[in-house]
Amino acid sequence: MKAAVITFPGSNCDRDLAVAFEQAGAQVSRVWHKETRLPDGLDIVGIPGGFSFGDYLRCGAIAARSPIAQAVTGFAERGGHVLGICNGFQVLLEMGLLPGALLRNAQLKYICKPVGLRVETTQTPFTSAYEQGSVITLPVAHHDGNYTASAETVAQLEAEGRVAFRYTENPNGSVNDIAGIVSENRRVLGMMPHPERAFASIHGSTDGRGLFDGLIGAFAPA
Ligand SMILES: NC(=O)CC[C@H](N)C(=O)O
Repeated sequence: MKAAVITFPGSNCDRDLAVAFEQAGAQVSRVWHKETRLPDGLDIVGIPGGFSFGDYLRCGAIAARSPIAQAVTGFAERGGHVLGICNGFQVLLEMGLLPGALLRNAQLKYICKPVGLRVETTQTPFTSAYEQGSVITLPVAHHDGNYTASAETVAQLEAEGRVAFRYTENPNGSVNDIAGIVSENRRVLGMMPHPERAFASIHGSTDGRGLFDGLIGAFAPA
Protein backbone atom coordinates (compact mmCIF):
# COMPACT_ATOMS: atom_id res chain seq x y z
CA MET A 1 0.00 0.00 0.00
CA LYS A 2 1.28 3.45 -0.90
CA ALA A 3 0.22 6.24 1.45
CA ALA A 4 0.85 9.98 1.59
CA VAL A 5 0.53 12.06 4.75
CA ILE A 6 -0.08 15.79 4.33
CA THR A 7 1.53 18.28 6.71
CA PHE A 8 0.14 21.78 7.33
CA PRO A 9 1.70 24.41 9.58
CA GLY A 10 0.35 23.34 13.00
CA SER A 11 -0.17 19.64 12.20
CA ASN A 12 1.07 17.64 15.18
CA CYS A 13 0.04 14.05 14.41
CA ASP A 14 1.56 13.83 10.93
CA ARG A 15 4.59 11.85 12.06
CA ASP A 16 2.45 9.54 14.25
CA LEU A 17 0.17 8.83 11.30
CA ALA A 18 3.12 8.16 8.98
CA VAL A 19 4.65 5.78 11.56
CA ALA A 20 1.34 3.92 11.99
CA PHE A 21 0.99 3.48 8.22
CA GLU A 22 4.64 2.37 7.97
CA GLN A 23 4.43 -0.09 10.85
CA ALA A 24 1.32 -1.60 9.31
CA GLY A 25 3.40 -2.22 6.16
CA ALA A 26 2.73 0.80 3.93
CA GLN A 27 5.22 2.81 1.92
CA VAL A 28 4.73 6.41 3.06
CA SER A 29 5.49 9.78 1.44
CA ARG A 30 5.26 13.00 3.43
CA VAL A 31 3.71 15.91 1.50
CA TRP A 32 3.95 19.59 2.51
CA HIS A 33 0.73 21.54 2.03
CA LYS A 34 2.32 23.87 -0.51
CA GLU A 35 2.74 21.05 -3.01
CA THR A 36 0.18 21.04 -5.79
CA ARG A 37 0.61 17.38 -6.76
CA LEU A 38 0.38 14.10 -4.91
CA PRO A 39 2.93 11.33 -5.58
CA ASP A 40 1.96 8.94 -8.40
CA GLY A 41 0.42 5.55 -7.69
CA LEU A 42 -1.02 6.39 -4.28
CA ASP A 43 -3.60 4.18 -2.59
CA ILE A 44 -4.47 6.50 0.28
CA VAL A 45 -3.99 10.05 1.52
CA GLY A 46 -3.88 10.69 5.27
CA ILE A 47 -4.82 14.08 6.70
CA PRO A 48 -3.48 14.21 10.24
CA GLY A 49 -4.59 15.75 13.50
CA GLY A 50 -3.33 19.00 14.92
CA PHE A 51 -4.05 22.67 14.84
CA SER A 52 -3.54 23.60 11.19
CA PHE A 53 -2.94 27.32 10.80
CA GLY A 54 -3.46 27.70 14.55
CA ASP A 55 -7.20 26.88 14.33
CA TYR A 56 -7.76 30.50 13.31
CA LEU A 57 -11.02 31.03 11.44
CA ARG A 58 -12.84 27.68 11.65
CA CYS A 59 -10.67 24.60 12.38
CA GLY A 60 -9.51 23.22 9.04
CA ALA A 61 -10.93 26.06 6.94
CA ILE A 62 -7.56 27.51 5.92
CA ALA A 63 -5.97 24.07 5.38
CA ALA A 64 -8.86 23.18 3.06
CA ARG A 65 -7.76 26.06 0.81
CA SER A 66 -4.06 25.11 0.80
CA PRO A 67 -2.40 24.41 -2.56
CA ILE A 68 -2.52 20.62 -1.95
CA ALA A 69 -6.29 20.65 -1.25
CA GLN A 70 -7.29 20.56 -4.92
CA ALA A 71 -5.06 17.55 -5.54
CA VAL A 72 -6.63 15.74 -2.56
CA THR A 73 -10.14 16.58 -3.77
CA GLY A 74 -9.28 15.36 -7.29
CA PHE A 75 -7.80 12.16 -5.85
CA ALA A 76 -10.98 11.50 -3.83
CA GLU A 77 -13.21 12.32 -6.80
CA ARG A 78 -11.32 9.76 -8.89
CA GLY A 79 -12.17 7.15 -6.22
CA GLY A 80 -9.02 7.48 -4.08
CA HIS A 81 -9.10 6.63 -0.37
CA VAL A 82 -8.68 9.43 2.16
CA LEU A 83 -8.39 9.16 5.95
CA GLY A 84 -8.87 12.32 8.04
CA ILE A 85 -8.24 12.12 11.77
CA CYS A 86 -9.36 14.86 14.18
CA ASN A 87 -8.13 18.07 12.50
CA GLY A 88 -8.03 15.92 9.36
CA PHE A 89 -11.77 15.25 9.77
CA GLN A 90 -12.32 19.01 10.18
CA VAL A 91 -10.33 19.61 6.96
CA LEU A 92 -12.36 16.99 5.03
CA LEU A 93 -15.61 18.69 6.07
CA GLU A 94 -14.22 22.07 5.04
CA MET A 95 -13.15 20.58 1.69
CA GLY A 96 -16.69 19.29 1.18
CA LEU A 97 -15.54 15.67 0.89
CA LEU A 98 -17.79 14.72 3.81
CA PRO A 99 -21.09 16.31 4.90
CA GLY A 100 -21.78 18.28 8.08
CA ALA A 101 -19.62 20.37 10.42
CA LEU A 102 -17.72 20.11 13.69
CA LEU A 103 -18.75 22.68 16.27
CA ARG A 104 -17.11 23.61 19.56
CA ASN A 105 -17.57 20.83 22.15
CA ALA A 106 -20.91 21.19 23.96
CA GLN A 107 -19.21 21.93 27.30
CA LEU A 108 -16.91 24.51 25.63
CA LYS A 109 -13.81 22.71 26.91
CA TYR A 110 -10.89 20.95 25.31
CA ILE A 111 -11.26 17.21 25.94
CA CYS A 112 -8.28 14.86 26.11
CA LYS A 113 -9.10 11.32 27.27
CA PRO A 114 -9.67 7.75 26.11
CA VAL A 115 -13.23 7.11 24.89
CA GLY A 116 -15.23 4.01 24.04
CA LEU A 117 -16.35 3.63 20.42
CA ARG A 118 -18.71 1.14 18.86
CA VAL A 119 -17.71 -0.09 15.40
CA GLU A 120 -21.00 0.49 13.59
CA THR A 121 -20.10 -0.99 10.23
CA THR A 122 -17.39 -3.25 8.94
CA GLN A 123 -18.45 -2.51 5.35
CA THR A 124 -15.63 -0.01 4.76
CA PRO A 125 -11.96 -0.59 3.94
CA PHE A 126 -11.13 1.25 7.21
CA THR A 127 -13.19 -0.95 9.53
CA SER A 128 -13.13 -4.37 7.85
CA ALA A 129 -10.63 -5.81 10.34
CA TYR A 130 -12.91 -5.05 13.31
CA GLU A 131 -15.92 -7.02 14.45
CA GLN A 132 -19.28 -5.44 13.79
CA GLY A 133 -20.60 -3.94 17.04
CA SER A 134 -17.33 -4.36 18.94
CA VAL A 135 -16.33 -1.62 21.37
CA ILE A 136 -12.81 -0.23 21.13
CA THR A 137 -11.00 2.46 23.12
CA LEU A 138 -9.21 5.32 21.39
CA PRO A 139 -8.05 8.71 22.67
CA VAL A 140 -9.75 11.98 21.74
CA ALA A 141 -8.01 15.37 21.99
CA HIS A 142 -10.06 18.25 20.62
CA HIS A 143 -12.09 21.35 21.32
CA ASP A 144 -14.16 21.24 18.12
CA GLY A 145 -15.43 17.68 17.93
CA ASN A 146 -19.17 18.24 18.21
CA TYR A 147 -20.42 16.76 14.94
CA THR A 148 -23.55 18.27 13.49
CA ALA A 149 -25.46 18.07 10.20
CA SER A 150 -28.97 18.75 8.95
CA ALA A 151 -31.65 16.27 10.04
CA GLU A 152 -31.83 15.03 6.41
CA THR A 153 -28.09 14.43 6.24
CA VAL A 154 -28.01 12.61 9.58
CA ALA A 155 -30.94 10.44 8.45
CA GLN A 156 -29.14 9.69 5.19
CA LEU A 157 -25.87 8.79 6.97
CA GLU A 158 -27.77 6.44 9.27
CA ALA A 159 -29.88 4.88 6.48
CA GLU A 160 -26.81 4.25 4.32
CA GLY A 161 -24.78 2.76 7.20
CA ARG A 162 -22.20 5.53 6.90
CA VAL A 163 -21.64 6.04 10.62
CA ALA A 164 -18.37 4.16 11.07
CA PHE A 165 -17.83 4.78 14.79
CA ARG A 166 -20.21 5.92 17.54
CA TYR A 167 -19.25 7.07 21.06
CA THR A 168 -20.47 4.77 23.82
CA GLU A 169 -20.53 7.85 26.11
CA ASN A 170 -20.83 11.05 24.13
CA PRO A 171 -17.93 13.34 25.19
CA ASN A 172 -18.71 16.41 23.06
CA GLY A 173 -22.40 16.66 22.15
CA SER A 174 -22.14 15.11 18.67
CA VAL A 175 -25.51 14.36 17.10
CA ASN A 176 -26.45 10.66 17.40
CA ASP A 177 -23.11 10.11 19.25
CA ILE A 178 -21.34 10.17 15.87
CA ALA A 179 -17.53 9.87 16.10
CA GLY A 180 -16.71 9.05 12.47
CA ILE A 181 -18.43 8.87 9.08
CA VAL A 182 -17.65 7.67 5.58
CA SER A 183 -18.43 9.14 2.18
CA GLU A 184 -21.07 7.75 -0.14
CA ASN A 185 -18.50 5.55 -1.92
CA ARG A 186 -17.15 4.54 1.56
CA ARG A 187 -13.58 5.49 0.56
CA VAL A 188 -13.28 8.69 2.60
CA LEU A 189 -13.34 8.36 6.40
CA GLY A 190 -13.32 11.26 8.86
CA MET A 191 -13.13 10.55 12.57
CA MET A 192 -12.37 12.58 15.71
CA PRO A 193 -10.67 9.86 17.83
CA HIS A 194 -7.02 9.02 17.13
CA PRO A 195 -6.31 5.41 16.00
CA GLU A 196 -2.64 6.32 15.40
CA ARG A 197 -2.31 7.10 19.13
CA ALA A 198 -3.52 3.61 20.09
CA PHE A 199 -1.39 1.57 17.76
CA ALA A 200 1.39 0.00 19.84
CA SER A 201 1.34 -1.48 23.34
CA ILE A 202 3.45 1.44 24.57
CA HIS A 203 0.42 3.66 23.82
CA GLY A 204 -1.65 1.79 26.41
CA SER A 205 -4.11 0.50 23.79
CA THR A 206 -3.65 -1.20 20.45
CA ASP A 207 -7.31 -0.82 19.46
CA GLY A 208 -6.41 1.58 16.63
CA ARG A 209 -4.26 -0.96 14.86
CA GLY A 210 -7.27 -2.69 13.29
CA LEU A 211 -7.94 0.37 11.15
CA PHE A 212 -4.47 0.25 9.58
CA ASP A 213 -4.50 -3.55 9.29
CA GLY A 214 -7.89 -3.32 7.53
CA LEU A 215 -6.47 -0.84 5.02
CA ILE A 216 -3.39 -2.96 4.35
CA GLY A 217 -5.74 -5.92 3.75
CA ALA A 218 -7.88 -3.85 1.39
CA PHE A 219 -4.87 -3.00 -0.77
CA ALA A 220 -3.10 -6.38 -0.57
CA PRO A 221 -2.32 -7.80 -4.03
CA ALA A 222 -4.89 -10.49 -4.91
N1 LIG B 1 -5.91 16.82 17.96
C1 LIG B 1 -6.45 17.53 17.01
O1 LIG B 1 -6.38 17.22 15.82
C2 LIG B 1 -7.12 18.81 17.40
C3 LIG B 1 -8.18 19.19 16.42
C4 LIG B 1 -8.73 20.59 16.50
N2 LIG B 1 -7.78 21.54 16.16
C5 LIG B 1 -9.51 20.77 17.77
O2 LIG B 1 -8.94 21.05 18.81
O3 LIG B 1 -10.68 20.59 17.71
